[in-house]
Amino acid sequence: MSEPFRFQLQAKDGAARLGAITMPRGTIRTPAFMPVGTAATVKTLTMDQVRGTGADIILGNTYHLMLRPGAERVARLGGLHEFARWPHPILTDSGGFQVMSLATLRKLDEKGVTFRSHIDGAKYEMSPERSIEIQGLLDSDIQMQLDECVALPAAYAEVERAMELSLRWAERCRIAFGDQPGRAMFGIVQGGAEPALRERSALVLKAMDLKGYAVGGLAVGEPQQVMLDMLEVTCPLLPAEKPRYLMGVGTPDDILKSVARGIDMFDCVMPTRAGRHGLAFTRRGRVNLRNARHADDHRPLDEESDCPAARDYSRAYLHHLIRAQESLGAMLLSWNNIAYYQNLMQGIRDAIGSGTFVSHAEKISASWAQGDI
Ligand SMILES: Nc1nc2c(CCNCC3CCCCC3)c3[nH]c(NCCc4ccccc4)nc3cc2c(=O)[nH]1
Repeated sequence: MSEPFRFQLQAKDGAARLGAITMPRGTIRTPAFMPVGTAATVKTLTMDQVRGTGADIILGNTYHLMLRPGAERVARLGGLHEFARWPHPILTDSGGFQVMSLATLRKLDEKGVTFRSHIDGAKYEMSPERSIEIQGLLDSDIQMQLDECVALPAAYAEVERAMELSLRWAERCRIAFGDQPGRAMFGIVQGGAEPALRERSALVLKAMDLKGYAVGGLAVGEPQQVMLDMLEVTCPLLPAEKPRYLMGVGTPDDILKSVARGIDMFDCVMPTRAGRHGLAFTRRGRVNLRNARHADDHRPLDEESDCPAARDYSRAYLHHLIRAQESLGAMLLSWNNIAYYQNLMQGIRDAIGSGTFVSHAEKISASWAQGDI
């Protein structure tokens, strides 16, 4: 087999990049949006629906799966791809970010994070080594280092401490991961909104010669412009021939502006979470289907969409389902939203390939601002 993990840069348009990551389980076209699977499911959708929207890769959820059903059990059942019936690439986060946002009684020190499960209060310890072990048990194709992400705004000293700890953990994860052909481990650049700390984090991680690099520590409460400024500092310092993954981002507008600054991969709970709450993303902006103004609107969300959820159901019906709290409503809107995000990415990839990304981004943004949708 040719190199088991290969990132090919196919075109550039300014700092925007068109590429493809080839792995044994399939090829990931970049820029890519990775739907978030929580407990081995992209909530309310079947994997056939997810695949049908054009997704090449999904996120697995280390934190949730290690608590329930347990990483060793998933391994005994053949790994996450077999368990969830998703035979294509899966990326797993290390779990640290979720521990800090979901677990109770959590403690973080040089060794790692210790916490109590938000499900049954059981005590867990997650070291960098254990996080890599868990991701391996899940049979994850792209594994993330354990890191510490600091909410912003934060004091320089606090951001520096977390960034240096994350670098030490990156080295421990690199050693624990070892050499696993066909799999990859990505480092995560930290450094908050401090250019000097971003620079140090990026350069030390670059020297580790990892397969790919995430930009972490963003989309944690800072204004969009601060996030974009940190991308302009960080991306040029990362190896051009390796993929760049902006963690937890974001809205369609965040994605356009981050692709323009050199990001290749995204993940966000937004499309599925918003869908479950009745919010639909469309080419003409967002539609809140909880709103009574849709009660008699027989139009579909987007008659030109290739997604049945967008094309075949009236807004009146979707409004009814959401108001009646029918699970079909959550499913149809999650489906619409994931399809919208995948169509957004396909349009971005086509535009970079034809050197028209800037005008494409302007056209897309302008259509969101259209009048009554
Ligand atoms: N290691 C690590 N993960 C981060 C994540 C989690 C990415 N998604 C994981 C995924 C795994 C499967 C389950 C779901 C999560 C972030 N998410 C955000 N913002 C989200 C901002 C946001 C956006 C919309 C709604 C809520 C929150 N910033 C992030 C920074 C980091 C980071 O530095 N290190």
